[in-house]
Amino acid sequence: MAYDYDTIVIGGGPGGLAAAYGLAAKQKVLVIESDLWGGTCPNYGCDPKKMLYRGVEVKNATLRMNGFGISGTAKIDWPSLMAFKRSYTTGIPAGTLTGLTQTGIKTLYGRAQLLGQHMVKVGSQNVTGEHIVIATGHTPRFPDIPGANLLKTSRDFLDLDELPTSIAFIGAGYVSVELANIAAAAGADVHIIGHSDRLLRAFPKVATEALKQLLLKTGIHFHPNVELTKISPLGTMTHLHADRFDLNVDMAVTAMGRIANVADLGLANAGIKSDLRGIPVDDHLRTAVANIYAIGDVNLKPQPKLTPVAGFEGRYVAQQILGSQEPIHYPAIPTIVFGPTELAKVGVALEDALAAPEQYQVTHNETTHWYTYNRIQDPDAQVWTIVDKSTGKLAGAVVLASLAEGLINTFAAAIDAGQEPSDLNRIYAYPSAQSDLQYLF
Ligand SMILES: Cc1cc2nc3c(=O)[nH]c(=O)nc-3n(C[C@H](O)[C@H](O)[C@H](O)COP(=O)(O)OP(=O)(O)OC[C@H]3O[C@@H](n4cnc5c(N)ncnc54)[C@H](O)[C@@H]3O)c2cc1C
Ligand SMILES: NC(=O)c1ccc[n+]([C@@H]2O[C@H](COP(=O)([O-])OP(=O)(O)OC[C@H]3O[C@@H](n4cnc5c(N)ncnc54)[C@H](O)[C@@H]3O)[C@@H](O)[C@H]2O)c1
Repeated sequence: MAYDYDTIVIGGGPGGLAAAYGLAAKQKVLVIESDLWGGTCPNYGCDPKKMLYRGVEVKNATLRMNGFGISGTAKIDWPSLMAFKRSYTTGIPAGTLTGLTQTGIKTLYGRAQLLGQHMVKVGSQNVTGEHIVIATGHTPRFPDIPGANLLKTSRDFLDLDELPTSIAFIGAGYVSVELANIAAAAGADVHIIGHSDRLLRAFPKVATEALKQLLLKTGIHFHPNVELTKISPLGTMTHLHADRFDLNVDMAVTAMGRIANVADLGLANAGIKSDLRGIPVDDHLRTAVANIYAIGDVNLKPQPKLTPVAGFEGRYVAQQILGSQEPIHYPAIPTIVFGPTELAKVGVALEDALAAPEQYQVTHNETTHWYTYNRIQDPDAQVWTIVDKSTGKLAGAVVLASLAEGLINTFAAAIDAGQEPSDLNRIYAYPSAQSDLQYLF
């Protein structure tokens, strides 16, 4: 049978784009997008978040250098910081579309729905493809309580013209910590409502407890063990209610995880079962139907749902479609949260390593004395390293410090290369946070 396209990619985010570009030289490819070309990360996720975070970095750096050559404080001007963010995000959709077109990749704008194993409907148009890649991502989860429709999302927060006087974030994970920290630094009265006493479950408790103290120092209120039961309007404000808990805020944001974008995708028409956690795939990222793949946030793989993971899976799936038979093998995946300081981890989980002392050697290093952390006056810097005793190789690391982003990437590369701690003692650009790694081992 002749198909309109060799491969149809549904979703123009980091996963779908990586798949499309990986195929473009050899195949006739179509990408379908129903919202902003480029997807979550560059439009209303990682990238705009970190543009706003730059304001926090500058403010914190100024504060820390008070008395060391810098006087006064830096103040965040929200509308102007937002204009800085928009100077980046405004061009993303058109730039993405131009890039696709110039590469010879066909595009369709509209909501895609599967009509069968090879057919996709977009508006009134039906298109066929030999292979289909589903890369539709995630969307914020809302609580199933009265008034949930009053809640805003991270996307709303990341495009606010004016900063509300008071904001509550419901949930205590990545989105909540990062956005609460930005809002507090910019001068809002900020509340984090957790349904347990833990922040950031994906990270080790010893580090998240330290981060919690830093968040509290910024003036953020943390309300643990609150299960909201009702949300209602109160004039221009939003009233949040739970058993023995009431709070009025100007804006309340749902940050209690994200669900797979599978509604209305017509998966059942193609014989694929799924739920809101994601689409099940095998170790070739194939769904239950051999010619249909699911990549990035929308699949049910246990790997963290992050932009570089979606891109890795997109590049991998392109190779599968072009004939490779290799099952997917993920490298070490570093993850990082940008809060009052940076918290990053990679490799074996610290808590698993501490629970298996016969297998792992865990070393905790207070690193405020490192040349770099003294130079930038970071009073909270610490690093944990995990070594596999049977091989002597580095197995994991946690960094709670400024500049963690560079260090965790270095640890990830060392783990991938099967290096021992002493291998980290090499020639780095000097002086830098990496050149301070010599003090670790
Ligand atoms: C606030 C926030 C901050 C984040 N920060 C980071 C970070 O710092 N680092 C990091 O690594 N990750 C971060 N992430 C996660 C990152 O954004 C995602 O992991 C990444 O975007 C996933 O890529 P994807 O291609 O799988 O999905 P997406 O980027 O979500 O792209 C999916 C696309 O599919 C489209 N789509 C959905 N359904 C259909 C349909 N039926 N038809 C056509 N198109 C459809 C959507 O409109 C969307 O454009 C953040 C996420 C959020 C929300
Ligand atoms: N820096 C980054 O890499 C980054 C930043 C933002 C988002 N992300 C990605 O986006 C995903 C989603 O982020 P997120 O913060 O929405 O999710 P998350 O999974 O990180 O955190 C969800 C939080 O909601 C809480 N929660 C769950 N059910 C709840 C309920 N009924 N009531 C109140 N709280 C409840 C959880 O306890 C948890 O604290 C992340 O897992 C990550 O993959 C990554």
